[in-house]
Amino acid sequence: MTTRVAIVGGTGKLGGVIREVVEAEEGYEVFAVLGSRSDLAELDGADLVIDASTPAVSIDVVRAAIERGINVLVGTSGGRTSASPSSCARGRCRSLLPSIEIVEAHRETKVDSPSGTAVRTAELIAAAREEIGPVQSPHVDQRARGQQVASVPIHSLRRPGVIARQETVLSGAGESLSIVHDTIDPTTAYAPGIRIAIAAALEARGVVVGRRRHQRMKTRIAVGLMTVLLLLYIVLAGQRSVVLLASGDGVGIAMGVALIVLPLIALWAIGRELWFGVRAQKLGEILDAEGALPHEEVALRPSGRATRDDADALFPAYRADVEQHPGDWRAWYRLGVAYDASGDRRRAREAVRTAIALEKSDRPAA
Ligand SMILES: NC(=O)C1=CN([C@@H]2O[C@H](COP(=O)(O)OP(=O)(O)OC[C@H]3O[C@@H](n4cnc5c(N)ncnc54)[C@H](O)[C@@H]3O)[C@@H](O)[C@H]2O)C=CC1
Ligand SMILES: O=C(O)C1=N[C@H](C(=O)O)C[C@H](O)C1
Repeated sequence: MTTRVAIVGGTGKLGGVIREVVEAEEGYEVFAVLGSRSDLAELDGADLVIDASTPAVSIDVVRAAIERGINVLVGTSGGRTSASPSSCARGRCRSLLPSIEIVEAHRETKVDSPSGTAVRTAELIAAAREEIGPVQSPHVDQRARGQQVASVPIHSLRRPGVIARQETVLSGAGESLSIVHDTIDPTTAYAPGIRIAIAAALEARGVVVGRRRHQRMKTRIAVGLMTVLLLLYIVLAGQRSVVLLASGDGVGIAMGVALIVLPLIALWAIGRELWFGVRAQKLGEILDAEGALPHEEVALRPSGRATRDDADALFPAYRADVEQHPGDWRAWYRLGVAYDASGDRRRAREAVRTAIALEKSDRPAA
């Protein structure tokens, strides 16, 4: 089946690159190209919408696609849904180099500042530094010191002749580290990412920023509903148990106690699971932002789990890491991910529980 792609902003620079990629990609066809004079009704009949327009228009494009039940991939920067690659998200250098600033340069006609890439980089830096606090940027009253995003100052230059350039400067006492990304040829630079994104966008459910998923809402609603129902049950069972406890009969009293104790145990177990889920997710996000999650390519079974051979091949390195650094929550978390990949949920949970406990004990007392 051919995927019919509608490109909003398809007459622009990025849109032109996207058109070339879609036309060349097997299984895809350019179904519609929308520009500033087009009507969003032209999206009707598309299987995938790609937005490469302007920040002012982007949100309407997303709404129009959602209303039609069409998945939408947003390349436009400057809105809350922008997703761009980052040049620096590693947490490893964070404590040694406490001052971090971003300098980005784009063409003079770019309408959004700071660039979406710079904003995303700042957010990822802040996420990676969560445990040690914001970067050193004490200037809150000097506009020339840049716009602070998640405490990271961003300086935007708009210059003729520049395509896209970002420098992330990390500085410490007597040293500095610069990470520079330059776009030299947009077509060759962006095409591989566009290919990955259009394939992922067709499969995506919910909102996905970059390659990370943000689909927790449904789970939260289900857990919230369960907790409300359980609380209701506890109130009703509590009333019943008061009657039984007051009956003076031995069996009645035992039933009254059970009626109130058992749901309380269930509530405690749900709370414990919820806490586990929240912390496991948080630690996973920290490692992801640091680029420190296991990244080996493994063959997957239809269930989405790694094949036994590939999963077994992963273990020695992660187990050895834990043996060498038994107090390092990151090593334990990675071992948990390796267990999970092999389908050993019990050991995966044990390892992640250890990681959560170690991370908690690492945190400075409030
Ligand atoms: N995520 C990434 O890695 C990248 C993102 N971008 C972003 O993509 C966006 C587009 O950039 P360029 O192609 O360089 O800009 P451009 O100015 O060349 O193209 C903008 C396009 O939007 C269209 N447009 C404007 N108003 C419209 C409306 N009301 N309805 C439909 N279409 C409308 C224009 O006709 C034009 O085709 C920018 O936000 C830019 O920052 C660009 C390159 C890479
Ligand atoms: O040309 C642009 O506009 C670009 N914008 C992106 C952003 O805002 O992050 C980055 C891209 O490399 C070029």
